[in-house]
Amino acid sequence: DIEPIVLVHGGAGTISEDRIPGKYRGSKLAARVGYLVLMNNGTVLDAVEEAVRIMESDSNFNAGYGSVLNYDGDVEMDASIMDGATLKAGCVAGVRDVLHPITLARRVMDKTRHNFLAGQGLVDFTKEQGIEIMYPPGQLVTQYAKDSLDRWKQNNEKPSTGEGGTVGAVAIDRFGNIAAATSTGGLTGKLPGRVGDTPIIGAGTYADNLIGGISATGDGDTIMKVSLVYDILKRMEYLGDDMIKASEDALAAMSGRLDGTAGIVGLDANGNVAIVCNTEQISWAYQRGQTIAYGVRKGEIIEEQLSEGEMMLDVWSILEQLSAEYD
Ligand SMILES: NC(=O)C[C@H](N)C(=O)O
Repeated sequence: DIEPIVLVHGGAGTISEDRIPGKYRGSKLAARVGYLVLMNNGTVLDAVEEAVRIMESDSNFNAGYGSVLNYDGDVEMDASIMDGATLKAGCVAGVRDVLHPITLARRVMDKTRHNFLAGQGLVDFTKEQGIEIMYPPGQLVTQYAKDSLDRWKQNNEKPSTGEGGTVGAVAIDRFGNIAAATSTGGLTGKLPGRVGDTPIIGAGTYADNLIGGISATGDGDTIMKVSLVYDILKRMEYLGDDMIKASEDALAAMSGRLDGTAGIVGLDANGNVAIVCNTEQISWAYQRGQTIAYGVRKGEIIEEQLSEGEMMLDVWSILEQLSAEYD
């Protein structure tokens, strides 16, 4: 039997000290909610979807509410989800005014015969599925994101990825089923219509029960040129490397040839954890059994042990807090 685990990330880049407590809190909560779903007969797909939804609701992350803004000051989001048992995938790009793009991606996977929807067809599909398109538009825009766009414009529009803040999750159950999911607002100041690595299978997200599952974050325009997460998984398959070595090598190869850095979180087919970045930092958390581990700073691993009762109660009380904050 494999030990189930839910592993999440909240973006890679340079995360300022004042943003770190929010990253800890949100990523821990996401891992714990995902784990709770898995322990209550949810599938690995349910676990990664719910974990990502938590971070999409949380303005500390660049996904859903609190997404970064494109050049015109609008939120445009990308997301994808993949099932490692069947290799089924769901992907969406350029999503506007939808709180949970990851759920839309899941619906594309479950309810259509395709992998990827975009444009007017995606808007029609969203309505058909009864998923709310918020009206009036612009409700996902936060003051923090507006200030970041202003700062970026004053700073001569350098293509800095800042703190990233993209979110993702990977889960494995005791049978070795793996799923991965990623959701993002992309990059501050991106051109309207720009699509990054996040919704592209093999670039930002991949899951295959036979090898492992990975979610990436970082400079998407670079990540997609090297199909980063697929490169990592194929290094493992063809070279027999473990996921940490494969990730370090793939990131070094990418950044050696191209401008841009990235980070990944992943689980191999045995549930071994990989958290690797060549950015300054990466926000991550996981729950395995009663252990919750998390970090942001380089090399940082904070571990907490949860009692069984605490494990449940605490999650629900934090969830209540979060929804109160959002209302
Ligand atoms: N913050 C991020 O990770 C951005 C995302 N990878 C993108 O390029 O769209």
